[in-house]
Amino acid sequence: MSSEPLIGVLAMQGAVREHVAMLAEAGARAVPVRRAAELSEVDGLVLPGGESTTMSRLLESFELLEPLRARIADGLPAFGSCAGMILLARQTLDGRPDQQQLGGLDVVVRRNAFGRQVDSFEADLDFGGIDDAVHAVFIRAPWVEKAGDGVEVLATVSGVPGVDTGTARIVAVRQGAVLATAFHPELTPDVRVHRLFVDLVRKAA
Ligand SMILES: NC(=O)CC[C@H](N)C(=O)O
Repeated sequence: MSSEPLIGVLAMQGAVREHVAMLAEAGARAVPVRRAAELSEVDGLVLPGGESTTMSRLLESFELLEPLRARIADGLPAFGSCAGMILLARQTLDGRPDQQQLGGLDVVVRRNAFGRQVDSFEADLDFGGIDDAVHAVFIRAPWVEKAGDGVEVLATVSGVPGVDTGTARIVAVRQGAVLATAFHPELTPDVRVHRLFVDLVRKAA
């Protein structure tokens, strides 16, 4: 692989263009991925936010679900934000019956976890491997309810008004070359989370 890895952005839904732009800024070549042939070319894949049940249905109709599961099982580096995190999880709580999981992350996530009280909020987070606080935008976000032994917790949030304010909730994790955030780094100008992912992709090569 050249020093500029080729990273796909799953282009079913969500902020595809924003992810492509941030990956380019973070030192990768970035392309949208809609077809299995495109998936087979990439060194890593970003799964954007959106609506996880819709995305899993679209994955089925684009015949990408099984190829994507297979590549992830085979060690493809992946970065899921929000709905992308939900898709990468082993299990989803409060999901819909037809919700598909791609696996890759040994976590149980709770969908729309911050609840009806708060749809969207922003917070400054300490983030493992990144020096200064990351400003995080949450939109109907999940949290990680349970993380397996092999999962590194990178960030938590607490004190969200209207939510059970005392408990620190896990909102960013890494397991090997699979990274996930409950928030949307592509919606701020801060490229550091994407750079972390590009580094994971380089190391996995
Ligand atoms: N911003 C998002 O990706 C929201 C995720 C959405 N609540 C879901 O369940 O998939």
